[in-house]
Amino acid sequence: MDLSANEKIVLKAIGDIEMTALEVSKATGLKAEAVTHAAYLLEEKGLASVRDEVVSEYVLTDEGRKYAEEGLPERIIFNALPDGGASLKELKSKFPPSTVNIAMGWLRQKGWAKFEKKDGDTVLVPQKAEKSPDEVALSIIGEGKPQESLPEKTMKDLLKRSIVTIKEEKEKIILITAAGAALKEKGITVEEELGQLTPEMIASGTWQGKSFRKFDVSAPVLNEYGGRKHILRMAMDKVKRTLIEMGFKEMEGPMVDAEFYVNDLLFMPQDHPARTQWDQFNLKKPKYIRTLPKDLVHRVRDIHEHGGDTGSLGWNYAWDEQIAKKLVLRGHTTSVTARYLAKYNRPPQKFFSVAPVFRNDTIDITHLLEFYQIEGWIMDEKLSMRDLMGTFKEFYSRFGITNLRFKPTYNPYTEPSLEIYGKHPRSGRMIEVGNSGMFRKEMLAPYGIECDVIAWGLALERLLMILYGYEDIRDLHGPLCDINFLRSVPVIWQQ
Ligand SMILES: N[C@@H](Cc1ccccc1)C(=O)O
Repeated sequence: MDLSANEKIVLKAIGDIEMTALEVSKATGLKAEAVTHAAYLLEEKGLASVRDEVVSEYVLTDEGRKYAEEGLPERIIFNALPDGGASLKELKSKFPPSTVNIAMGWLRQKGWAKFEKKDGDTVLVPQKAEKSPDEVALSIIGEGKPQESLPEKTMKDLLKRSIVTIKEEKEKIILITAAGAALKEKGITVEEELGQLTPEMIASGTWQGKSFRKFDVSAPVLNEYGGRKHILRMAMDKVKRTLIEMGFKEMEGPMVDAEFYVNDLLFMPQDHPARTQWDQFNLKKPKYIRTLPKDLVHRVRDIHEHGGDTGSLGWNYAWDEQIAKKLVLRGHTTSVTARYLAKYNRPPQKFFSVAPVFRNDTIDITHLLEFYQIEGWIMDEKLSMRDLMGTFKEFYSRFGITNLRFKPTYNPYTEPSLEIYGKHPRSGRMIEVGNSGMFRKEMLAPYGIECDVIAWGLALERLLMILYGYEDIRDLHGPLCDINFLRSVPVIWQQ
């Protein structure tokens, strides 16, 4: 029978007494995986049998490890008792209350101390305290000695005290068969097998006459995972490339920004519900931005208070610059748009960003406190809602999404406004993927912009959800992402 060197080594090591793969590994010096692999090959040939068994053993908890080193609390307190005893008060001044409290019950139960009442306090008088069974058990487990002799009652107490837990592990149990034993009886010689053929061996010819280890290329091996891009990052790259292909330029802006850019420039009144702590995250330190551009501040105040010279009535209240200076985690990247409009205020312009935004939302399958927004805007002499819808159609079609729906909505800074919906492939539900509109004249006037600007904010995670059928945003973003999913997600887009 043709056996590999490892099979021979394992066969020589096993016998009538069951051995675990780990024990065989220790006895032979082979790695545990190599032992298991060889044992299965022997099993196929009828020379050995392999079965799984759950083996349980006691292990120390963190607390147990501490006690194994320093002694049980009752031992620590006992050792500290002078012959004449010590009062609880004294003990509590020397030891952490938890140590004293735990020790009390056990000192009494083990009979290591007598409790006497004296002057309204309890005095602990030491008695005899030989090494108790739980202390013996603790050192046996701590030193990794065989556990067969551990008494059941003691272990129950230690489990109850959370000093030990039971660890269960699957083990491979390997046993020789009659055929295996017969073969072993005849004698097995393990010749040296070479694992590698080197250039030197070929050059010198020393490979001749040597035997080489056979490789089973279909044998299961451990998976090795290298670093790779997160699915969100891959999707972000693809979105950026798509928008660049569509003629947009990328904008960049701060994640922490003044409310002026996040809200005021967007014609959001200062008492708007979205501007409360229930929706946005305020910064504690620093609380305010140092300066705002004076001319813009002046014009925004005018617009908010009475509409400036736009013909609008404005919001009709006293605008407060201090509120506008408050720093927040941006709730949308329209703050970046607000910054860019100041500089790029003559048509034509096309800009985008794909960046994180933060909202004090309630977390559920479609909401997180943080997500990536695909922001964009187009400025031109004459634009309409058709241009807006056409842009979405074009953008999403590049991802194979063609079943978009639009719904009128309201934003303080756009009129008309549109919500965009896409169909979730699994649930069939239409889920909102973004919000958009044409910027109002009240928003554009402070910049001196007189032409049209269409703009939008889309959610990157929602795009992925309808693209691939993910049902929970937490599968894609954040600490609940399954590491195995992240490792195995196909590379979606080549660079
Ligand atoms: N800021 C909006 C999206 C939007 C951007 C620009 C115009 C209109 C809407 C949001 O976060 O939902």
